[in-house]
Amino acid sequence: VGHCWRTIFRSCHRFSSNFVNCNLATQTFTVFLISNSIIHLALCFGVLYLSYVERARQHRWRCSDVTFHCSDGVLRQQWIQTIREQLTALTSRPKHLLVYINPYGGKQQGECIYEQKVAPLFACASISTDVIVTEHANHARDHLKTEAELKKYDGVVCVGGDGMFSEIVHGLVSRTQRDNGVDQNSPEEKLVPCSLRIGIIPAGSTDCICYATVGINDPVTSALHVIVGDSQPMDVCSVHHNNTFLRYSISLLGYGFYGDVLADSERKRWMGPARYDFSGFKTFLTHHHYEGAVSFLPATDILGTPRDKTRCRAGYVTLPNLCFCSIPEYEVGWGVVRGKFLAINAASMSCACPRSPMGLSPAAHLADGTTDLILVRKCSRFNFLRHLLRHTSKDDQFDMTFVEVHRVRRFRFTPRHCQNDSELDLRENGKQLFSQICRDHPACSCSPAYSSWNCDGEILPHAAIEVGVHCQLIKLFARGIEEQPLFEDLANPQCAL
Ligand SMILES: Nc1ncnc2c1ncn2[C@@H]1O[C@H](COP(=O)(O)OP(=O)(O)OP(=O)(O)O)[C@@H](O)[C@H]1O
Ligand SMILES: CCCCCCCCCCCCC/C=C/[C@@H](O)[C@H](CO)NC(=O)CCCCC
Ligand SMILES: [Ca+2]
Repeated sequence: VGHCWRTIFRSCHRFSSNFVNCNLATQTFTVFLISNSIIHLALCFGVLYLSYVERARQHRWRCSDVTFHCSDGVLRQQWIQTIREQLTALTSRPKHLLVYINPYGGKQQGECIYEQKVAPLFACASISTDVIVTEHANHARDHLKTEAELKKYDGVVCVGGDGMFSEIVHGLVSRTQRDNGVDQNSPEEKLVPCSLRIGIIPAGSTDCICYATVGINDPVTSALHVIVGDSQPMDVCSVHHNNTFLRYSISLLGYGFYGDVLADSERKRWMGPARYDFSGFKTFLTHHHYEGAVSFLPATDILGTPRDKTRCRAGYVTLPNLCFCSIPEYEVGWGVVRGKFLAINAASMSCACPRSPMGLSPAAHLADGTTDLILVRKCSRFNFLRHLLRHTSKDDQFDMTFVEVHRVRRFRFTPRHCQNDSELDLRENGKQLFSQICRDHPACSCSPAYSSWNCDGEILPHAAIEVGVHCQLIKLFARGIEEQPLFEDLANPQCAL
């Protein structure tokens, strides 16, 4: 038992090894240890075939096979029976999944990725699926909200990017609230957590939710996390304007820089994932700032700050009842910051992705009921570039005089030219007016009055918003980023799943 499952698999290719000679209790215990990594078991002409999960480099998981031979029929039956019993006891594993594929996400490879890499693994693990290839935007959201027979399933899987995941979250959260009589339009309402877990097979442009919960955007790895039945709770922010629900956010709410990048990049979807690099560079050159007031309720009763050197890793747990999930009746303790901002970002999780491997807020937690509010005040282009480049390195992006960061439970933003009901008209007129002025004075450095909010890659229609964090509202088929073992250590006992 002092070996890990991988070593046992390797050393037990014949049942006559020392391991098989030890008593049945020890065998059972060892099979218990290794069973979580087994995804398939087959017996053919006395030969036992096992498929199991193996760790590889950079948080990747892979499926491997091993064959056992045993001439002793009684011993063979004991093995098979024990493994089957252990697999049956793993009740967290899904048996029936609802799968949505976005054929147009990222490089438009969603269907191909699912058919070639994921479906064979689900079949191998005896998971049955109902697959829907979406026909239009919000198809998955609306199907989940109104039609899907959710009782039939143990989870929902989406094949796509952050936008597709966001559709699934909106569908599931809205359905759960409706089924429980909760009004989403009230910012004070405590939302009911969703019972179905969500799996993400990455096939998008940023894949930040997948990257920050698994450590890599790799379809096979994500499929294996679904198969072994992992569970990772996650916070969800609700966004309201004038007591009207707008959207949920799981990763980034960004006004100013990230809002402008998104608004520009949406017109260039034909460029695929490269649209973000193009629009990012263009937006950096325009260097617009936006005036307004940010008020926020700091999270005072927590361990940790956004400037910590520690990272959110697998196994980090916050009890949901320690989080204040609904708005307090009185607003003692709110802070306010007024000024001109290049960017206002709220990162409810690290937002790590291939473009920014540490993320916008490297120390943010997935499920602690808080969001990291990052305020980047107006500064020179050179300083802003220094700040942005730190998103791509290990240097502290908050260690700059024009950047401040607060870990908060709620916040509000009010643009300087306060909005009213005709805000949208004003914004449109304002944009036209400013673009006219800027065309007339190409050298002028004026900024438009409003930016847009980038809400997980979707543009919000209002600039004035109110945001609250709902602790652990959803669960993913993931386990958080695991500490990276050295490759040569992968066969050690702590590497057992
Ligand atoms: N069949 C479809 N046709 C057109 N749009 C769709 C379809 N299905 C889903 N969508 C929409 O496509 C948008 C983008 O999808 P997705 O998130 O999968 O890819 P992405 O934007 O390239 O990646 P990322 O969000 O990671 O940057 C989503 O907002 C989703 O609502
Ligand atoms: C001038 C050089 C600047 C270099 C700076 C690079 C910094 C990259 C940080 C990327 C952070 C992504 C946060 C995730 C946001 C997602 O919810 C969203 C939907 O997928 N993606 C974007 O909005 C896409 C946002 C892409 C922005 C580039
Ligand atoms: Ca969080």
